[in-house]
Amino acid sequence: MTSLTISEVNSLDDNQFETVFGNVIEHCKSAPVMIKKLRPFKNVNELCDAFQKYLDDINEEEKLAVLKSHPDLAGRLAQQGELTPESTEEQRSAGLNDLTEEQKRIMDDRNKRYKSKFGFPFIICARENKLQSILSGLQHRYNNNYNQEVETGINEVKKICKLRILNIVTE
Ligand SMILES: NC(=O)N[C@H]1NC(=O)NC1=O
Repeated sequence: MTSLTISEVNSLDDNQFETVFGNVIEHCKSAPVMIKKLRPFKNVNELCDAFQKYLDDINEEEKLAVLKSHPDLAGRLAQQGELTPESTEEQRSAGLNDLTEEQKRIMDDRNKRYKSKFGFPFIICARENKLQSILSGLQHRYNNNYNQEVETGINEVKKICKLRILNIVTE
């Protein structure tokens, strides 16, 4: 991905903006459609804040759709090489492409258990974690209630989003 300055971001045409920022929230094309209208941004932090505010302002149903659009960590899509490029890189950075069969089985069991309780996948910012913290997150967040996990999941999506934006836009 080429690096853009904030003034280049401000002068992208609408289609380019939607394409460039079309996966800073995984599979969420409607975010850049809204956010392009808020230009110009003074700096990358303002741009990040706009995406975070988008995530705060969407309704519960839309939040669930965002959560459900995320792939499992070290799950089926990862095994089949069908992750988005962003997610591939994030999962790789946490070492998830290099698990033993036993580690895969534990991850898989905990992901399934989590998803069957909450109805959406366990989401954590992989670039800020490693296997052990992901597995322990899967363990202890399972005990949270539904509303806590919707909130925690969206907060993790915000962290993922910010790091994805910082990969695109120079500070
Ligand atoms: N399930 C989940 O957390 N997925 C993600 N996390 C992350 O950092 N990238 C993802 O795709």
